[in-house]
Amino acid sequence: MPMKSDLRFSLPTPAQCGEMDRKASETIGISALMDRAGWAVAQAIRARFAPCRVLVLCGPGNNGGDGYVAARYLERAGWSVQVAPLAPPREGSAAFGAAAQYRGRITDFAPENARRADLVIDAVFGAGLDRPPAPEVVAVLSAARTLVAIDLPSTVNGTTGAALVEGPDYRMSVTFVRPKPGHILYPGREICGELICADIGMPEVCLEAAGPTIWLNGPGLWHVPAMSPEDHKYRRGVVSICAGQVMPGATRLAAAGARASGAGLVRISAGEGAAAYCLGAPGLVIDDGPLKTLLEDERRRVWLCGPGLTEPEVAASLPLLLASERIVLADAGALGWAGSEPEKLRGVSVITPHIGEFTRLFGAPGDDLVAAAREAAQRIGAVVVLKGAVSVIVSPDGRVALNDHASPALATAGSGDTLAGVIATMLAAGMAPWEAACAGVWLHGEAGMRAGNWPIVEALDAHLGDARAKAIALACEI
Ligand SMILES: NC(=O)C1=CN([C@@H]2O[C@H](COP(=O)(O)OP(=O)(O)OC[C@H]3O[C@@H](n4cnc5c(N)ncnc54)[C@H](O)[C@@H]3O)[C@@H](O)[C@H]2O)[C@H](O)CC1
Ligand SMILES: [K+]
Repeated sequence: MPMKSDLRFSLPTPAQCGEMDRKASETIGISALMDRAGWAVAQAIRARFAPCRVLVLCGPGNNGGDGYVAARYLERAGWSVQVAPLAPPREGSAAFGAAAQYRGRITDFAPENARRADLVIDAVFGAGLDRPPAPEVVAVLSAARTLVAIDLPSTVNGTTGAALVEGPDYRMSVTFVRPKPGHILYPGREICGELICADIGMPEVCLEAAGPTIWLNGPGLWHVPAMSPEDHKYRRGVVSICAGQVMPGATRLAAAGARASGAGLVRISAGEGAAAYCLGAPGLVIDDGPLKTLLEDERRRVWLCGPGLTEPEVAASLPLLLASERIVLADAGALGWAGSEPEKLRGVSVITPHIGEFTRLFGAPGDDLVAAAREAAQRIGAVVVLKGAVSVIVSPDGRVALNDHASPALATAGSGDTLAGVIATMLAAGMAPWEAACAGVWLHGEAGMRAGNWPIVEALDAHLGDARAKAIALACEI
């Protein structure tokens, strides 16, 4: 499990935020937090907009309470402010207190008022959103010229990032303590606009009590081994790759990715197809012997099976690897071989499907990628890396990392083969499967960001070493 120090990477769900708030009400008190939250919203707005006519749309819960506070601070700063309540806060609640402290202008919750304002603040629903907002609410939000959300847009599910209804895009969202998964996952990420996360002094024990299980991927959440004077190739780790005869390119890309990210030795198990690989990179070792014999070498613990393999080639290799209890990363052809029977993959350590491969294996994931990937990981007892613009990396024990450290530059053929090679190197370096997968995805993303405009997939390799060095340096700083 990530440790207490990893709370800085946590992405608490709205339900966990409820738990956090309950814990906070026993210590610091919700009113104090609400005051800081509303103040942070007012500050973020003052830093980005010139004084203008603001309308604050306030719902009945604490999100609305934050809105009343923001209205009060903006008015105090000399801005022209009106509040439009959707419904009054419950008597005695912190939001009720915040509403009472706001003594400025009140107007109707109506589209024409939103249209007249220069800036509309959405404090209708936040973490408490539990069903699609009514069409009247969406009509008022949609009438705004410029929208800022407090915590979350009132149309976005904070757990999944799904849009509960079709609604407007926001210029900015100001959240508190930590971002929520819905701020990171699409389409929520896009709807939110610029994301600001304000520190409102939430005691760490409250965040800990919330028990987050979703993390933002980054160095510090995991540690990649650094170079050491005692290194030798077996200590750095051996990556073995099952190669096919039909599509050698995929295998070669995976091998290059594994080498460029720091594997001590990469060997290609090519059988009768060895000739196709022998004239490739000179640093590669090509084996033409039978897999069964190669598996007698105990130093060859980590195997990559799938890139460039046909289904018969997978059938001839994967069951043998599993029977010999190797650490196996299954990708591409290996996922196709399993078809719609993912149990055939039981025993592998990591699978790396894109959404199409995931759907063939487990069925369509629907709106909740995290829940679908969690179920899949539990079903086969392996780490699932669901690849996408935001990749979801799930351990069978329920830990989830969301990776937004990536670039559209990675959306090119062969990029997945490179990624598989990088993750295999992390496994060969001795990292546990979830950590290895998280690290591999981050390094691959970093290489994509460094590779400039429209890189070909081979260009990623030149940046993987620097990406690894950066991950090591960042993890030390944290
Ligand atoms: N976590 C923090 O650091 C702090 C967060 N704060 C803010 O508190 C809100 C969450 O407040 P909560 O009262 O739990 O929920 P909401 O205000 O989002 O709404 C609850 C209210 O609305 C009803 N409801 C939900 N969905 C709908 C709908 N579609 N239609 C009608 N009614 C709906 C629901 O039943 C409740 O009655 C968080 O977002 C932050 O902004 C605090 O300020 C303290 C610190
Ligand atoms: K909101």
